Amino acid sequence: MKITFIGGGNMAIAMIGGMIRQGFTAAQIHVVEPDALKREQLSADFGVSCSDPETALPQSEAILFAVKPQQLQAVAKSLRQQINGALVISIAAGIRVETLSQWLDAYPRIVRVMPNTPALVQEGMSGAYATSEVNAADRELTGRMLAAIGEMVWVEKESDIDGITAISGSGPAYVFYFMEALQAAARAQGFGPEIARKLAYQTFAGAVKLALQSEDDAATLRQKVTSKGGTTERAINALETSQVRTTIIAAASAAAARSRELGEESTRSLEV
Ligand SMILES: NC(=O)C1=CN([C@@H]2O[C@H](COP(=O)(O)OP(=O)(O)OC[C@H]3O[C@@H](n4cnc5c(N)ncnc54)[C@H](O)[C@@H]3O)[C@@H](O)[C@H]2O)C=CC1
Ligand SMILES: O=C(O)[C@@H]1CCC=N1
Repeated sequence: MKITFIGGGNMAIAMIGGMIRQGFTAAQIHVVEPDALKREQLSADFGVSCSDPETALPQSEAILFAVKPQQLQAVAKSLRQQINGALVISIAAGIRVETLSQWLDAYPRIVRVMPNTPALVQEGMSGAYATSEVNAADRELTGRMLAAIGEMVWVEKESDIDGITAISGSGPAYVFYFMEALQAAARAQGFGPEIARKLAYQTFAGAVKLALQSEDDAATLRQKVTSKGGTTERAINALETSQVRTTIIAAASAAAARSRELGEESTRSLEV
């Protein structure tokens, strides 16, 4: 079995790294990437074969598009003669199956996936959508690949992928943002960078591990930290006063809206 990645950037690296750690062999993965330095790095890190976009694609069971949404139309059109019956998987934010299908001359076997970068350490969260034209074997291949890099869910409605993009696709960035803020808070308390990092990172790791292993939901776990009249209560009150919870919900909503907008922008090219 061979999977060819079109684009060897951040998300492809995370997926390939996770797949290799989970038992996919380097011989099963090929990457098409125009940047020679990235090609060298991918071969050195994971042993996978790489080629530039001018070279013909190897025969593959699956072709996974991992280029920017704005690049996908040109890249897909340039490769449409070389799909050769492979399952096409796209991870491009916003781009709808129907749009990509048209760029590939009405190609039917397409799965739209939204992964995230913790795939690199096999802790990814992916959502996948397939039309009824995608058969059980293609779903099985997609599921096997995504299960190798973390958890995955299938969604029935393609529009749910915009929501998944807003929560788990972009979500690691929200978490890193909070980690940056907690480190900055530690620095503000007078700790040096190393201790500030350790305090923030281990607090996240510990809280997440506890939440995953606990019967309690997150709100209950939070209440267990929060003593009446104590320190946490003061901090949570400050977060609520600043509407941090509402802001996080609004931020995710903005991300989902951007995903839908990327979809709309790409369909305009079909109208001309
Ligand atoms: N970074 C993330 O956390 C996530 C990204 N995505 C999606 O993954 C896709 C890639 O995103 P990133 O990896 O972050 O971007 P990136 O910019 O790191 O990677 C894109 C790669 O495509 C390459 N490329 C450009 N033209 C090409 C061509 N003609 N043929 C082959 N490769 C070409 C670029 O050199 C670059 O290495 C996007 O569509 C994005 O929406 C989806 C989920 C999460
Ligand atoms: O920011 C983006 O558009 C991509 C999609 C989800 C994460 N990164």
